[in-house]
Amino acid sequence: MQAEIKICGLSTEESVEAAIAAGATHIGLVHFPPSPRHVDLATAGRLRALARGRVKVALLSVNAEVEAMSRMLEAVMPDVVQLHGSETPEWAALLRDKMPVEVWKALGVKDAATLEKSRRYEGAVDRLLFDAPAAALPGGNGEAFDWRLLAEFDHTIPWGLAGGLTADNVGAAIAATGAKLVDTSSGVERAPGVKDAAKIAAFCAAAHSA
Ligand SMILES: O=C(O)c1ccccc1NCC(=O)[C@H](O)[C@H](O)COP(=O)(O)O
Repeated sequence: MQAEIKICGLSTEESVEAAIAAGATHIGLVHFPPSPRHVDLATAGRLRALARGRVKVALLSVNAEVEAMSRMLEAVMPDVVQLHGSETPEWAALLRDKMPVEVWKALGVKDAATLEKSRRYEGAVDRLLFDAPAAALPGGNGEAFDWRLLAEFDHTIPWGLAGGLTADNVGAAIAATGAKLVDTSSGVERAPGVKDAAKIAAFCAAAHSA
């Protein structure tokens, strides 16, 4: 079965259309002002409307408080909220309980202990997204981590793989880890925050043929 594909950090209509045309299953909209991929809520709402019924939309946030989160969800009504900060299992579970969205938690994988600690999110989230550890940004840094850690781990929560994935390495990443969802951002850009339709197409083709 083909892996699901999330193209993250989209900010224009053209890039949304490119991801859909290439066969992505999910797109990600980053609402985090320090990021070069940040979209304001009006733009996120517009892109979400364009994608509705065609591809699932994840809204990314970093340590949003209750009021900010409510505003974001009301404005965008995403399918998924992706928590990309230090959000606790309790906060994730509350969101999942109260809001009509899937809740995903991104975790920066340093070592096997990170994966053991991820079990705290059992029952609290719909999916974990294993990514490289935070660097200049909490995510979207174009760095990979040691995929062997995922292959050796006994997963009990649905999960996806992110971090430094490109058309050139996504096949190997799927083969090494068995990932059922792969996520990329920098790997399909020509400059930070500027997506490249040809790279999106190449990434999706490589993931599909893995
Ligand atoms: O992409 C960002 O700028 C970003 C900012 C703040 C929080 C999360 C962010 N991105 C998260 C993603 O889901 C990325 O797709 C993921 O980290 C992989 O990024 P990359 O290594 O660049 O492919």
